[in-house]
Amino acid sequence: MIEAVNLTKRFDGITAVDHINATIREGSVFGLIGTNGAGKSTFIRMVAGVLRPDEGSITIDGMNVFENEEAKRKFFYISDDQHFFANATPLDMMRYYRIVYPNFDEARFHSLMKSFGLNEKRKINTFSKGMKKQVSVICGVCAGTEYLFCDETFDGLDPVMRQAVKSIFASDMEERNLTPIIASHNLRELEDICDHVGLLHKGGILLSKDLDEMKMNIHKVQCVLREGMKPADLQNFGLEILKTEQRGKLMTLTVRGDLSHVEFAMQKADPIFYETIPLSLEEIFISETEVVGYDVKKLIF
Ligand SMILES: Nc1ncnc2c1ncn2[C@@H]1O[C@H](COP(=O)(O)OP(=O)(O)OP(=O)(O)O)[C@@H](O)[C@H]1O
Repeated sequence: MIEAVNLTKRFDGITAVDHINATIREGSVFGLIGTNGAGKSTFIRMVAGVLRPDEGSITIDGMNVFENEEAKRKFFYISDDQHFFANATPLDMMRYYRIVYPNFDEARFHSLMKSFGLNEKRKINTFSKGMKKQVSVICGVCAGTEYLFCDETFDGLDPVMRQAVKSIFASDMEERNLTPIIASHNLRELEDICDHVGLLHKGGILLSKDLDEMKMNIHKVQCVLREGMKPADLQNFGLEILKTEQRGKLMTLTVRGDLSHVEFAMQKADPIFYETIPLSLEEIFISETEVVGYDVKKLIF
């Protein structure tokens, strides 16, 4: 488990990360989203022990990370601006990581390099941006660590590669309980892979929730109400309405509550027509953050 308590980092008067409290459980995918400059990289760099927090603490499985080799062997960090040794080939990097990470899976490294069509003997500085990302991801998953920190890792990967990387993560999660932590400014990118999402804004966590919990507790209802009935009347049947949109007679309501509760209330209201539709992660975030007074569209899209 990774635990941040009051984690804070300042740079020359800028509070990049502001008293963050977060818990990241093993075996799930934690997505960290937020606009440019929200503090995602600074947070991950503290989790990875690259930066020392100014206040608060960050622990991995109970161990402080900064200058702690034992804690650092528990994760692989793919930074936004990836570092490779000068003139190194993927094979050189693999030989280095094999020493650092005792569980490094060399056979898998060769096999993945081949299936990604990458030449392991070519200098990495001659690779494209996306190819460099692929090398980092391959080294990251082969390192055999419990945690994998990815800072904008999907950026620069083409759609086929993104899918390939997502499925590798999924199989590693199933087979060896890998915990990926993925920072991105793109909510859509994380939708199909994350179990838990933390929304970072101006250095603080605005919202941190399990996706399943979010999805089960919020729904969209499209309906045509009977003559004379208004959406507000539905509240008398126990419906908690977060948002109402109307096009002609068709209403689209965003409502809170579990599905059976919503269905029960709608049946009691007896509209001419209704159907419940699941919300996308984007729509859920818009609704959840509007409730706490933010216009999330300005924050992440
Ligand atoms: N080394 C540094 N020195 C000074 N300021 C810094 C440093 N690193 C980050 N910052 C500042 O901290 C804030 C958060 O930056 P950070 O890189 O963590 O954001 P981010 O959410 O990862 O953004 P992006 O999506 O653009 O990568 C920004 O205001 C940035 O200018």
